[in-house]
Amino acid sequence: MASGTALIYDEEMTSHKLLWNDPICDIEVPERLSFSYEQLKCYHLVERCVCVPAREGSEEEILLVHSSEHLEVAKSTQTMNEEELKRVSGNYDAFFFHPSTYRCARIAVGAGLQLVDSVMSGKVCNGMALVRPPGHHSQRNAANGFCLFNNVAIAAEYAKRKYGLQRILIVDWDVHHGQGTQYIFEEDPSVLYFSWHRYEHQEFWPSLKESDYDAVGLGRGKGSNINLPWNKVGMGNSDYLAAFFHVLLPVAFEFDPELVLVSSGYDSGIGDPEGQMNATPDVFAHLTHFLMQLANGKLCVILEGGYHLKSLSESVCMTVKTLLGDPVPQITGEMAPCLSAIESIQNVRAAHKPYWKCLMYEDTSFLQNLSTKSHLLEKVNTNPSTEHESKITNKDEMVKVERFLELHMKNILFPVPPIKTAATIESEASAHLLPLSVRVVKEMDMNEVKALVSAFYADLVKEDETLLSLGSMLAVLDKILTKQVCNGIAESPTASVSVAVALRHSVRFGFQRVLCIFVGDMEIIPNTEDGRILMIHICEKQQSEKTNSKHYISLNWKEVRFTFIRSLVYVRMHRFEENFSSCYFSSSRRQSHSVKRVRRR
Ligand SMILES: O=C(NO)c1ccc(Cn2ccc3ccc(C(=O)NO)cc32)cc1
Ligand SMILES: [Zn+2]
Repeated sequence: MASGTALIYDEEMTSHKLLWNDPICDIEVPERLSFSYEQLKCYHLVERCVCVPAREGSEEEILLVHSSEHLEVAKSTQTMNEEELKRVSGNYDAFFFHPSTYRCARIAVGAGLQLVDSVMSGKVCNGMALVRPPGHHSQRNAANGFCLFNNVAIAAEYAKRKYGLQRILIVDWDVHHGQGTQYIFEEDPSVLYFSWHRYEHQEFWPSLKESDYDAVGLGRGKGSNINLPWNKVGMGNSDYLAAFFHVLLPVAFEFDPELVLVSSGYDSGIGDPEGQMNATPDVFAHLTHFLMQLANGKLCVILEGGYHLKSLSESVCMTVKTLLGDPVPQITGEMAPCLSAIESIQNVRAAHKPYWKCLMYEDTSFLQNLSTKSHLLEKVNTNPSTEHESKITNKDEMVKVERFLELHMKNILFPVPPIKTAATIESEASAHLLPLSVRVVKEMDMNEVKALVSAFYADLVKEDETLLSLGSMLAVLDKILTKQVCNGIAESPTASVSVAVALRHSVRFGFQRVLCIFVGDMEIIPNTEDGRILMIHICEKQQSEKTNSKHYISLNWKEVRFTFIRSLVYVRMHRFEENFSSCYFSSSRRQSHSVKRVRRR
């Protein structure tokens, strides 16, 4: 299994710049690259990466996607003066040439190909290329939207031919629709293209009908083009995560790509003047982490847009940090997507229902009900951070983004270590192996355990030797129940007994809702009847017949992949509708999971 993360950056790509006054193009500045690279150095991330040199993409490689006419026009600009450059630039929508543009664009292409080679050869597991000019708007025969050559499309075509790949996923999380990439692959079933983008019912640039959710691909490529339009600004972390859970990831796992490429634009992040969205840089750690679960981790991230230098560079760092294998930061703020996001998600799922099994049997009526009932799901700025975020996206508040990011990122990147985790370990000697934020707790003493068991858990604990393992579990659980830590880890040779005791102990202690996820076979299925426990049991064979409790779900391995996380998101979304006593999942042979609503009795 390959390991290591490639980082590809070449200062040469900062020489491309705007020579004249153009309010449309003046945001695409060289500092986008140098500022991001400096931030990576500042967080000591560059030194942890395998630095791979860029190279010029050859003309042949560029011709994999572009016409020779387009290549010739681009080549001819190298010797032009400013007036000629301005004239040629005027032939395109939102593009500018500089005498060094052609060379920079070839290096941007070559950087992407170097990244593909490093990953496909096993030299590294994944990587990121910091490039400009970007690529996802450029088309076979045209430059567009700051893009001259389509770096990601060329990388995909190159990977198909050089490595014989038959399934490549391109995820475009830039806030603009990569229409160039869509046009290039819309008839190609071997390349699955997913893009979300600010759309506002075709009001937002490039204002194309074919950017809407019903552009599903053409001919044999039907189903291989997924557009998720955002019809409102202000989309945040919960909207992006819901889009991954309910659209991209179920389809991506079904597609089972051999390589994943990301058109990684960060203008979908908070503070960006183009995107006007609210998602914080740490969400890109989660998005990256999810994509690392595909294609055996073979993931190539190639920069597209992103114009707020601080937001861009923090998001780049979050991406690289995750590629390196660092744990992802906890997502804070609201967990419910807004109504507009739910409607877009529902629309694109319906549009792709004919092409993907994971959508085919899904009973989405639940979502319809939810969207009619979603006054509860409106973006209610309850907690200050969201309130704060939504306020700072309007233009004259932009200065606050710096302050917000300073605070938000410092806490994320260097968390103040409150004692977050409790663990019981065999010997004090190995205590030093645990990270600082882990508190080692003494096992609960045997007399105390015996008293507890005989009083409340005698029916669960048959043999005396399980008492030992209960001691460590109860010691950790008590630290959590008394809020001294927020999570913990304990080992037990008799997991199902420990779980049964832990569940009853938690409920006895007054918890109203306990979610239990048990992996492996269970001798006894704990009682969940009182409605305060939701048990998700991941095991070899379904055991639903053993208990008809609606709070007990057994999932077998093959089902567990994506349904599982999606179900959890439904649970959390439901949490916001107070008139729920519980929600349960039905899983039948044919159906994947659908969530039904149970009204309070
Ligand atoms: O990032 C991108 N794609 O991924 C991207 C971003 C911007 C543009 C150029 N553009 C196209 C219409 C338009 C209107 C206003 C502005 C403006 O106000 N700029 O300050 C810019 C604009 C092209 C591509
Ligand atoms: Zn963009």
